[in-house]
Amino acid sequence: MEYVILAIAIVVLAVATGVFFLVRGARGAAAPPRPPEAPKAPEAPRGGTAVIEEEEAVAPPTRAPTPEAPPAPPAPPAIEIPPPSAGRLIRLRARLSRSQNALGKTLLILLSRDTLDDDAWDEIEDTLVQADVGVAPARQIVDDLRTKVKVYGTRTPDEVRGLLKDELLAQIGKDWDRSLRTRPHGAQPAVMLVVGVNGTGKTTTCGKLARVLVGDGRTVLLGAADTFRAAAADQLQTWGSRVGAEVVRREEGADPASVAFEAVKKGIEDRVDTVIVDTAGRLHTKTGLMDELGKVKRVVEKQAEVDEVILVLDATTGQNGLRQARVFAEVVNVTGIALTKLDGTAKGGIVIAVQRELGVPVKLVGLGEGPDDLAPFDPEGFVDAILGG
Ligand SMILES: Nc1nc2c(ncn2[C@@H]2O[C@H](COP(=O)(O)OP(=O)(O)OP(=O)(O)O)[C@@H](O)[C@H]2O)c(=O)[nH]1
Repeated sequence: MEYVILAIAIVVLAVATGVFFLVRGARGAAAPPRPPEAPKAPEAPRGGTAVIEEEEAVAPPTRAPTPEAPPAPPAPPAIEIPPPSAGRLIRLRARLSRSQNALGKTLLILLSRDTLDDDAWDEIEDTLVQADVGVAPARQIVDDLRTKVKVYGTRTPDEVRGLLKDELLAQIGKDWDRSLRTRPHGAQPAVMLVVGVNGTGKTTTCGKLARVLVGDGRTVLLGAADTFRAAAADQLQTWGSRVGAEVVRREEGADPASVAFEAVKKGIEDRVDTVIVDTAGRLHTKTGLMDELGKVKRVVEKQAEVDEVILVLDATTGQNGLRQARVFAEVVNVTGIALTKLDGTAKGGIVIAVQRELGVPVKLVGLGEGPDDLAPFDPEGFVDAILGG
């Protein structure tokens, strides 16, 4: 009996011991020893998003703070490829028609009258003079038309249009060489000086001209020799950077001749096709202008021939513009005229007057403020736009 009691006691003790260890083991698996306390996460910056804060809280203690990525460099401006110059006047014809239509219509109506008496011819002459054709050319046109009308006798609308077209073309001149010399010769670039009074659209024309040439496949360098106005150089820089043409410029007030010299020198070194030099056009005194432009030209000619001197004239300024043109022509040997703002005037007759005045052809016409609103001048397209045909 004693053995039985002892055996039961041993079994009870064994069971109790087993239960004790079992319970302890289960507790240990549920709660492992605590790891050493992690250092406090750095405070999130003010305004940081919740996502950033959460990420920082779970970050391993040894992780170094991520350095801020440097800002990406600004993307270089895309280089534009302007359209070629061929056919531009035709494309911009609507602008010309809009501004010059009144002239063409009035002349056609007057010439189509049943009877063309002296009063009618006077009216035709007045219309031409008002369109800035100039007094002498207007008289010449009327005299020629009078003779032809007498010879023809009858006048159908087509005949009238044909007569007027022939006469205007004869006055504008179909045989002038209106091409621009922009091709390099030998190891030298073609050099163009752009001259004219400030405000006529000179700097804009340099920029547009660079686009015309780039559109025609040439490489161009611009010289900002209008150092009188810092904004002119900035303007030129903007035009140049759009088509990938480098600009040589100096500080405001620098010697224009030295800027022109540097521009041509760089043009030779870089082997560009054409260097376009924008010049200052202050007309305070003729001597001052002569000194400045004369010096620019002389200095450029130490390195390269000047192929073109383009005079920029604002078509809306009429007789005043012609007076300015005369002064420039006396100072430099102008080889071509760029007539700007023809889109803003009904006085297209200035083409005839200015060519007659200077004995130099209009080579370019400005027909708007858009970057590609400069066109090589084409007499036939111009007259067709005037007459609406
Ligand atoms: N409507 C029209 N505006 C033009 C034309 N050509 C130039 N302009 C405008 O005429 C204004 C004067 O042009 P600029 O090129 O700054 O004149 P600028 O002669 O160079 O004057 P400076 O820079 O002071 O020498 C600008 O607002 C041009 O956009 C054109 O053919 N048609």
